[in-house]
Amino acid sequence: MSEEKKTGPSFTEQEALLFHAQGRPGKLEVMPTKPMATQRDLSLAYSPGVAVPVRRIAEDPALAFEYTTRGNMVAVITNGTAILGLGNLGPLASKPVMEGKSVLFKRFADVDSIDLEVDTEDPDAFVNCVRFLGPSFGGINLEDIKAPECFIIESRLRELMDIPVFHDDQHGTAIISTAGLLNALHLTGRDIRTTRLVCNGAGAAGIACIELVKAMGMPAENVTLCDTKGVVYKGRTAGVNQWKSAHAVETPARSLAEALEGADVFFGLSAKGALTADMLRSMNQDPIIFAMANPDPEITPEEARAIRADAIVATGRSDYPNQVNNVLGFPYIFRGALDVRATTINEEMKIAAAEALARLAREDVPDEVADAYRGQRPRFGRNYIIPVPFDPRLISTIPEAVARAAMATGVARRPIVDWEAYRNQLSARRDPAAGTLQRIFAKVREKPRRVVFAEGEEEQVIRAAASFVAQGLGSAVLLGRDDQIRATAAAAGIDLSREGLSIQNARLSTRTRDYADHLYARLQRRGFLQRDCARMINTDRNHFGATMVALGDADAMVSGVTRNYSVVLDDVRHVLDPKPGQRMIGVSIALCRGRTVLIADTAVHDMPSAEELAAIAVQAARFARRLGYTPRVAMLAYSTFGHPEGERSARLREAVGLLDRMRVDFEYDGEMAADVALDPRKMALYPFCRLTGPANVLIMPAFHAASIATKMLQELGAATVIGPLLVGLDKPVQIVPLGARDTDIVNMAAFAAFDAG
Ligand SMILES: NC(=O)C1=CN([C@@H]2O[C@H](COP(=O)(O)OP(=O)(O)OC[C@H]3O[C@@H](n4cnc5c(N)ncnc54)[C@H](OP(=O)(O)O)[C@@H]3O)[C@@H](O)[C@H]2O)C=CC1
Ligand SMILES: CC(=O)C(=O)O
Ligand SMILES: [Mg+2]
Repeated sequence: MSEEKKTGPSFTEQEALLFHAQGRPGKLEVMPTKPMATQRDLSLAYSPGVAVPVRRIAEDPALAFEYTTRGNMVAVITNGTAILGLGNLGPLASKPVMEGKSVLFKRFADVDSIDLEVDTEDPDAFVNCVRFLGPSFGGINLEDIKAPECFIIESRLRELMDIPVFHDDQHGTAIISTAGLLNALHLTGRDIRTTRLVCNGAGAAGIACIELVKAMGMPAENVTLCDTKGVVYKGRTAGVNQWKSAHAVETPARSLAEALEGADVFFGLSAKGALTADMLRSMNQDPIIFAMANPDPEITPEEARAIRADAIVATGRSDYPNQVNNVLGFPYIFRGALDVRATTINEEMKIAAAEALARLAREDVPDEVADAYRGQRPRFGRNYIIPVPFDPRLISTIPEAVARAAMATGVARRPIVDWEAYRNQLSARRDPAAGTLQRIFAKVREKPRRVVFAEGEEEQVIRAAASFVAQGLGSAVLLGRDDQIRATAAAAGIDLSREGLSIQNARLSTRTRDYADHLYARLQRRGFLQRDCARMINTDRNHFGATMVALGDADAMVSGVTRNYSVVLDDVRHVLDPKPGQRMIGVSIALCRGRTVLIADTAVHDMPSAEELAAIAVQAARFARRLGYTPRVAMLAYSTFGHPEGERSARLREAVGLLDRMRVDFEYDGEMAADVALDPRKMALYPFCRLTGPANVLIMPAFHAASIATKMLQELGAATVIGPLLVGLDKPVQIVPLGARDTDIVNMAAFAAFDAG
């Protein structure tokens, strides 16, 4: 992150709509956590069994945290009067943002959350609606409610409710911007007591931000607040209210431009484009510019840099360095508050979060964290004043700081005793799915590759290729007829003009002759004539694309949308071999309920022998390492360590013996049943088992078992399954499932590019 770099927006409007519409409309669903399969389940979950916890909770309300979702459930509540910086567009239009906030709660901090859009602008009616919802939730996150109503609403609800009520746009934003500011002051050698700040935007976010900055030590007279009418000066009567007046200062400045002359810091919590070039020019040296309006900042970093190379610039967006956005706060602040069952989120907890966040940015970035930064290792400095939302350290540091502050200030109803256990619990809450893909994407962006999308005439393939390029993952070659691809793209509204996106028609290629020769050299002793090979290259895009990769005209290929997996695999194997000394296998990555397991072989070996099973284990463990996991390999069977006896299990046992002799450098054991491999309690029944924890690489006894198991996981277990990924091929090709959607194709293309090294 040494230089100013903008990579987005990496999507089109149509993609944003499709993202929300595809599959189940919207971004979240509710999943039961208890079985509901039998008459007994039903009688426990519902009448009559449910009466037992009902009576207990009636006697002791604290037990609601033990027997219901309350302790981990936060409501994101709005009336849609200040949706991002888009203004008052009403509660219904705000729903995508609120669903998004709920998903972020879950994704980043494993807090369950539901969005509630309340159809009233009347603060009394709003308060009355929300105040009675206390029993349902462990916390209330108010969102995108405009000032000044938000101040009234929040303070009334805080008085009325005994759970944390937190207006994210006020305090979340204040915490993050203060954290960023502390670091920016440090970098520019400033003292908060002598720094002069101008805040444009005197609404929810603006007022809360300057309140926290003042609480951290900036003198009130050093802070000038502006709104649409200019400076909030002492004596102004137009467009003010008690919250603005509380920050009015004696100053001759009347406009934002006048206020900014010689100022050190600009906080933008207003609207797109509010900071002009002339205003920026007039600021003090090393100006600190936090242009935080969403989705478009008060000034873009490119514009700001062009005018003031000495500026430290932050925005609310994820596609520039220094993202000052409340997403860095609310998931973790609520996590900490919920974990100690805090009655409120007080000033001390906010300051603790801000300081912890500021500290984190100053620390060295360890290896496993560098991936969250697109493979770069940022150093505390002008383009890295605050961690990014994907930084995995956030979950283990911010909630702890908040929980400790809650305990120190006496608002924790359930203090934490074992901090180490708590930290481990926090780390385990991270969603591994995003971690895995994020890591792959980061590595691919480091070294963008040229990927062939073989079925280039298919709409979802064109969309995937465009998205692959737009996300900075590399360049894409669509195979197919130019006019056909352009017509499909035009009808679907996909922009093909982006640099790095090209079309290649096999029939018109100057390379067909070379490709056919290459294929013939490989296949002439396998019953193919030169003309067979020429036809395959001319008419079959899998052969053409794979040969492009084989001869170095591209780095990787993705195919499979229109053909069966095995057909594509056969095509590819005409052209490519396994890496020398390696075995080609299929590995599926299953992400389910916070766990990631690799399953092999899910594509190639039908009924592997003991030797083949051992080789599959070696290959799968190697792949697990490449993905950043420490492999713990279980050789799966229907039996566990010899019971019950059977020929199918014997092969697995034999494979373990072979691995022993090979002296491999990873953990493995078996044969064992899947539940023993995955459940530590069951594994503990076999104290001699050599795995140090639940297995994360599962070697299946046969292809049919692997295929059935992964598909059942996907359909019944609601697991996300990526793959089968082809591993061990000399040049990278990935095959997507028949009919795959654009996102799956992009993921597989990224894996192919990743495999290109
Ligand atoms: N990066 C982040 O994490 C966050 C960013 N924000 C951004 O902050 C902005 C404000 O949000 P919020 O406080 O919730 O909204 P509010 O509706 O509560 O307040 C908006 C404030 O902005 C002022 N304003 C609007 N346009 C201008 C302008 N061109 N020049 C000066 N002042 C202007 C309004 O002035 P007046 O009072 O005169 O009407 C009002 O004081 C939004 O763009 C939002 O996206 C908000 C929260 C988090
Ligand atoms: C980020 C956010 O909450 C906002 O812009 O409103
Ligand atoms: Mg908001």
